[in-house]
Amino acid sequence: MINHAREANFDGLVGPTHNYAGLSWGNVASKSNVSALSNPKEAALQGLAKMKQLADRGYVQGVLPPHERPHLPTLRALGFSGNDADVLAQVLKKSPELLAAVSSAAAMWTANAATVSPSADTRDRRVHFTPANLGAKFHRSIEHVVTGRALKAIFSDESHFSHHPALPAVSHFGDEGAANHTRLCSDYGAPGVELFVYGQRALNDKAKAPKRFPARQTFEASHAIARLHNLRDEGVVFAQQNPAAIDAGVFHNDVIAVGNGNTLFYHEMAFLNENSTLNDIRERLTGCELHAVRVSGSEVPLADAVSSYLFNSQLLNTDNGMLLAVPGECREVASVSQYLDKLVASGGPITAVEVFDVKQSMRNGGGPACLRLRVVLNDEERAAMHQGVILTNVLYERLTHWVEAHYRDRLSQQDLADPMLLQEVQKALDELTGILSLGSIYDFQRG
Ligand SMILES: NCCC[C@H](NC(=O)CCC(=O)O)C(=O)O
Repeated sequence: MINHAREANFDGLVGPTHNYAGLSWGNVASKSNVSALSNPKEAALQGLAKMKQLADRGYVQGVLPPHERPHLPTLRALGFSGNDADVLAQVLKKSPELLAAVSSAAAMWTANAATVSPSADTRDRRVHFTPANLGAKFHRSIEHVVTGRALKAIFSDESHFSHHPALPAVSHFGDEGAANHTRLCSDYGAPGVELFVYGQRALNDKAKAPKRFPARQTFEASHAIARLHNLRDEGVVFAQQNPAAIDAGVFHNDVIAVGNGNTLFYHEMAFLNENSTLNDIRERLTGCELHAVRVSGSEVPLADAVSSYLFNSQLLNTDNGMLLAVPGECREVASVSQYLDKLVASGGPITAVEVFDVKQSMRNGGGPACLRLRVVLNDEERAAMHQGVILTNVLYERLTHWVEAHYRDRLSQQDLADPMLLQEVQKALDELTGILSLGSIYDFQRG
C-alpha cells in the first residue's frame, strides 16, 4: 500500500554571525570572497523570502535553527580560559583563524546537516536521521551535536523516527549528509532508490581520487549510513563522483546533480561511471522509468555550472511537471541562461524555472539546494512531528521581526571578537527557541 507522502523542505535559518572567512578549501566561492564584509541581516531575510515563496506555493516548508557562534565551549576545550570576553580577546590575538572557524554560520546549509531516509525505504518503516560529521572542515565538524539535538526535538516520536549519532569523526568516515544523497522514486510514499555519491575510498589507496581538492565524502561513510538506515540492498546505489569535477570546484555532488521523483538532472561530468550509475538506478527503480536529463559540457561548460550553481537548485513537483528553483546567478551566466530557456521549452519533465536571490549565501558557495534538508513524510509522520518549525504566515512574520531586531547589517572578521556580538547572539537564539518552541538545544542554555 502506498502512503500519501510529501516532501518537506527544512531550510537553515542564517545565523547572526554569517561571515566570509575563506574556510573551505575546494569551495571556489568561499575562497574568493575571503574577508569581504558580510550582511547577516540581508542573508537571513533572503533565506526567509525563499522559504516564504515556496510555502506560498503550497510546499511544506520547515525551519532549522542557527547554531550558537562564536562557539565558546569549543575554544575552552582547546585551552582558552577566563571569562567570555577574555577568551575572545586571546583567540583574536593568538589565532584569528580559529576565531573565524568557531564563528561560522555554516550550519545554515542544512543539505549538509544530515542524511534522511524516508520510512518507505527502511526495513523498520521509520524515518532515519544521521547528522553528518562534516569532518573535512574543522568549522563544520562542530555542527553535528546541535543538529542532532534540533532533529530529535523536532522528530521526537520514536515510533516514527529513528536517530543515529554522527559517524566516527575521522577522515575515513567523512560524511557531508544529504548533499551527496539523492532519492529517486515513482511516488514519495513508494519505496525509492537512494543514490549515495562518494568522493573517494578511504581504505583503498589505489582507487581513483581527486588530486587538487579534497574529497569530503567517503565510500565507507556512505555504506555505513545505508546500513544504519536499514535500507534494502535493492533500494540503494553507490556511485563515485568524478574526481575531475571535485578538482574543478564541485565539492559536493549537489553542485553538479539534483534528483526528484523519477528525474535526475545532472552534468555529464558528475559521475565517474555515468552509464553504470544510470543502469544501476534503472534496474532498481520500480513503478516508473528513470528520466535522465543530461547536460553536456558543450551546452554548459563545467566552469559555468560551478560559477552559476545551476545544479544547486531545488527540483520540486508541480501540478503539471517540475519546477527548478535556481539561484539568480544562473541568469548572469550566458550559457546557463540560454540552457534554461531551452530546457523549459524541451517538453521534458522540468517545465518551469524560478529565480531566487540568495546572494549572501552564494558568496560562501551555498545555493538554494544547499540551504534545505529534504524530509519525506507521510500524513501520520507529518502529524507526529513538532509543528512549531513549520513556516506559516504568522511564523514568517515573527521570524522576520526577530531578524530585524537582532541581526547586524555588516560584519567583518574583526567584529567576531566583539563580546557584544556574543551577547547579541545568545539573546537572539534564546528568544528563537521560544518562538520555535524547541526547548534548550544550545550549550549556553544548558549551563
Ligand atoms: N552546501 C554548501 C556548503 C558551503 C560551505 N561553505 C563554507 O563553509 C564557507 C564558510 C566560509 O568560508 O566562511 C562549505 O564549504 O561546506
